[in-house]
Amino acid sequence: MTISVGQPDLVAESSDPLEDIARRLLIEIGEDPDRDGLKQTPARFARWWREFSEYDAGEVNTLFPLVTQQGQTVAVSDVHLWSLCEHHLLPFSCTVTIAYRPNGDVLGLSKFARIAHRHAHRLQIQERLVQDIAAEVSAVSGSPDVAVIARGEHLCMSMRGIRTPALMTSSVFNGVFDDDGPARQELIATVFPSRSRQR
Ligand SMILES: Nc1nc2c(ncn2[C@@H]2O[C@H](COP(=O)(O)OP(=O)(O)OP(=O)(O)O)[C@@H](O)[C@H]2O)c(=O)[nH]1
Ligand SMILES: [Zn+2]
Repeated sequence: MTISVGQPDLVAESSDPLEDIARRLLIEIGEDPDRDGLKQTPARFARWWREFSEYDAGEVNTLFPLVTQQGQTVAVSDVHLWSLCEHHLLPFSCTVTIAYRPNGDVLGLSKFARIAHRHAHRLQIQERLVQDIAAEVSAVSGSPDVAVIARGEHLCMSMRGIRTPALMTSSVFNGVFDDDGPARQELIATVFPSRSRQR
C-alpha cells in the first residue's frame, strides 16, 4: 500500500458526487480540504447546488375572473432575481419588470415572481431569461400581450475577465407591445418615467 504524505486524498469519504467535486476543486486551487475551515465546505457546496437546481417555485395557476375593464395593462416591476450565467457559472442579478394585458382572467400578483424565480434557478443567459418568463406568463394567463424587461449585472464581467461593472438590459415585447405604439409607450412611461421623458 502506498501512503502519500502531505497530499490531501482526492477520494472523498462521502458518496455524494457534488461533495467529491468540491473536494477536488479545493485541491486543484491549492487548498487543503481537510483543514478546519474547509471540512464542511464540500457538504455546503453540495447543498447550495441542490438548493439552486432543485428550487421549487410552487404553483402558478391561480387566475381570477377579470373584474376590471378590458385593455388594462398590469405591470409588476422591480422583481429582484439572482441567476447563474451558463458560461462561467457565476451569478448575475437582475431587476425584472413583467407586464401583460389580461385576457379574460388575471394572474395572482405573487405568481409573476414565482415564474421569474423558476426560470432564474437554472443556468441562463439574460436574453433567454426574459424570453422564458414571457413565454410562461403567456401560457399561464392565456394572453399573447406580454412584455418582460430585465436589467442585470453579471459578476463574470464585473469580478473577472474585463472586470468592468455594467448594466445589461434585455427585453421581450409580444402582442400589443410588439410595435412601438401606445401600449409600449404607456408601459415605458409608467414603469420608467425618467426614461420616457428623455425620448
Ligand atoms: N449576451 C450575453 N452574454 C453573456 C451573458 N452572460 C455572460 N455573457 C458573456 O458571455 C461571453 C462568453 O465569452 P467567451 O469569449 O466564450 O468567454 P471568456 O473568454 O471568458 O470571455 P470574457 O468574459 O470576455 O473574458 C462573455 O462575453 C460574457 O460577458 C448573458 O446573459 N448574455
Ligand atoms: Zn458569464
